[in-house]
Amino acid sequence: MFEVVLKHQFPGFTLDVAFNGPDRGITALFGPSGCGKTTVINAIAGLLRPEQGRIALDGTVLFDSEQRIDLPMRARRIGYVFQNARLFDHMRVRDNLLYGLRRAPKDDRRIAIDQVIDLLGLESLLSRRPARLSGGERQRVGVGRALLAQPKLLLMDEPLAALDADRKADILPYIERLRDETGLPVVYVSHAIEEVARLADLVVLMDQGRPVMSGPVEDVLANLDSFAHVDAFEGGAVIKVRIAAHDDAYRLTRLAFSGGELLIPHIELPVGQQLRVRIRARDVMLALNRPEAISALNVLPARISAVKREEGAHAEVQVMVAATALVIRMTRQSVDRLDLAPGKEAFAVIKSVAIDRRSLSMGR
Ligand SMILES: Nc1ncnc2c1ncn2[C@@H]1O[C@H](COP(=O)(O)OP(=O)(O)OP(=O)(O)O)[C@@H](O)[C@H]1O
Repeated sequence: MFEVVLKHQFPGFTLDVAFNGPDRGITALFGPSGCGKTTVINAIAGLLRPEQGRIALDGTVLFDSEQRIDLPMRARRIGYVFQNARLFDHMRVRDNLLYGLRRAPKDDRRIAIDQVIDLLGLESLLSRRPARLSGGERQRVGVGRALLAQPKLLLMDEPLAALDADRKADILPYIERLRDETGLPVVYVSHAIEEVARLADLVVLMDQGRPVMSGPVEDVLANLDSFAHVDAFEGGAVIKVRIAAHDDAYRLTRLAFSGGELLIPHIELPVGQQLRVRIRARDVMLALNRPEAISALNVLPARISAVKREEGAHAEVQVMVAATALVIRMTRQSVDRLDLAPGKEAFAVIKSVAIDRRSLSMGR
């Protein structure tokens, strides 16, 4: 487990955060630009000395302002992956990786170089120089080098921000594998909700230097109050599902979740596979009566659990489909016209084609 309590002031900006993270899995520090995410991980890494606070990892105190403990960066055993991988351009990929390994203590090497090469798909890149790598490949090498230094915690600061959409899509599955296979705790900084929805186990949502909400990713993203702090157009629920069946005639896949089933266009994965699915709030409709002649394949009985009107045109409605929360973005006019309020029964309608490969991620 790790523990972070920080207070720090820059001119015009006050940081005041406290959160804990688990032994394994990804904790996302999520929030708009300038909310203080990078300052938090710089303090964890030892790049910034906070005015007050305490940082502990795995029972070791890295920083404690009262006890005057401030371990130097190297002694903290923390890996840091920056937005742009800072590789040594004169060294081939293999030597960049070995540089990471040489920094690791000899008596504590849990991740072997072959494992890292396999995990990040680096085999074909080993003899290349960084100048001949794509942005996504550079990032994978940077992650590999950080892992080989055998960190007890990995910090990733917007590692995909410099990549275009296709390169992002290429690299996300590697980060999912890292999360599921290394058992390493990761603090992942991002302002992009799609990355957080795919990768995070826990989310600390920050705004103006303070955490405004934290908890499991499903809870935070389905909480209507989170919409005020993120790109509401991309906001929505994340639900955990299992592949129940494939329909070969219509090339569809049936996903089971606690509370129902979801039909989506066919995905090439075996029955039983666990996935998480992001269902954007703008892709869901609400009907008060069960719609019969409608093209959408997913009509889920739901009960309204919360309604939040915004000041402008929009409103968000949270519904429960059995135990699973979904979020629906609609106009404020529709909320009034349908007289939507907590407790009311309704049907959530989701087009199958609104869910594509980018809405799905592997694992927990
Ligand atoms: N060394 C510094 N001196 C003065 N102000 C700073 C310093 N570092 C950061 N700040 C200020 O602190 C605030 C938080 O910055 P920080 O980089 O932590 O935010 P962020 O959430 O990571 O943003 P982004 O996503 O844009 O990187 C900003 O207002 C920034 O201008």
